This record gives sequence, C-alpha cells and structure tokens, in this order.
Amino acid sequence: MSSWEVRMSNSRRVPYFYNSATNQSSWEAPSGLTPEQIKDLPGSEYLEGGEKVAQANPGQVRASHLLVKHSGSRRPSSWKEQNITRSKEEATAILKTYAAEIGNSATKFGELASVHSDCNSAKNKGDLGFFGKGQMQKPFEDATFALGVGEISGVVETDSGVHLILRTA
Ligand SMILES: O=C(O)CN(Cc1ccccc1)C(=O)c1nc(-c2ccccc2)[nH]c1C(=O)O
Repeated sequence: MSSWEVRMSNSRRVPYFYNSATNQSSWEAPSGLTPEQIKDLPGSEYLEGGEKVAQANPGQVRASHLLVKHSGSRRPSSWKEQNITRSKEEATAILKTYAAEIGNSATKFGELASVHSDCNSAKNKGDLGFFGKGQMQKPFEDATFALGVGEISGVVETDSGVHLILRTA
C-alpha cells in the first residue's frame, strides 16, 4: 500500500502529493502511480477541483527565476523599467543582495521574484513551468539541470541578463 496522499498547499491553493512514509512532497503525481491509483488516494477529492496537477515528462525540469537586466541585455527593457541602463556589474551586485535575502527559502524567492524580476514570469512568482533540454538559453539550461530540486543557483549570466534560479521539480 503506497503511503501517498493528496494535500492542498496553503501558499498556492494547489493540490500536491505527500508521502507520509518518506515525508516526500511533490507538485506532480508520483510517476509510479496509474491514474486509477491516483483517484483512489486519500485526499484525491482535492484533484477534482479542476486544478491541473503539473506532470513532469521524463527529462523535464521545472524552475523559477529572478532576472535582473542591464544595459548589455539583448532587450534592456521590462515590465518594470522602460529603458534599463544599469551596468552588468551593478545588476550582479543587486542580484547578490536578493540572494542574501532569499537564503534557501522558496517562499522568499517567489516574493522577491514577483517584485524585482525583469522577466514577465514575475507575475507568476518567477515560475517558468516545465522545460526540457534545448528550450532555454544554454547557460540557463545547464545551471538549472545542475541543481537539485529545491536548490537555488548562484548568479547565472545569459543574453537576457543575470539570473537566480530555483529548481522546483
Ligand atoms: O532576450 C531577448 O531578446 C528578450 N527576452 C526574451 C523574452 C522576451 C519576452 C518573453 C520571453 C523571453 C528577454 O529579455 C527575456 N528573457 C527571459 C528569460 C530568460 C531566461 C529564462 C527565462 C526567461 N525573460 C525575458 C523577458 O523580457 O521577460
């Protein structure tokens, strides 16, 4: 008998899977369970709420990021600032102050990304959803795939600017 159950997360009002034997939790359904088995889990009524339970395809990861653009960004403009003139060095220093405030808190990460990220994903606490190899700029992809789930990167540079990345699945 698997010890999996479905719970509703308070912060995001989204159902998640919790294993009471291993104390694991996961946004997406454990890969070993069939749809029928999922429907029989304790708490499966949370899934009926129509909330799409995120499913990871094999080889995919999920991440959130906090982007600080600078004058050398390919598009030095964002929802926050029409014309971004800060230097790459300034952007990096700013990002490091955010990293210090975030520590290893996923909650703080989402809060700061919502306010400070120059990416449109700021509207979703920095969440980019699932992606596989070949979809993101290479430095971003390499950094994300090198992280464990729940880990936060150091400063990552792409053509878009400088990033902090939190891998979430
Ligand atoms: O690089 C460019 O020429 C313009 N971009 C690319 C872009 C622009 C709009 C939406 C998505 C991506 C960005 O600067 C950008 N890159 C990102 C990005 C980069 C790496 C991972 C995820 C997002 N977000 C943005 C954004 O404005 O919102």
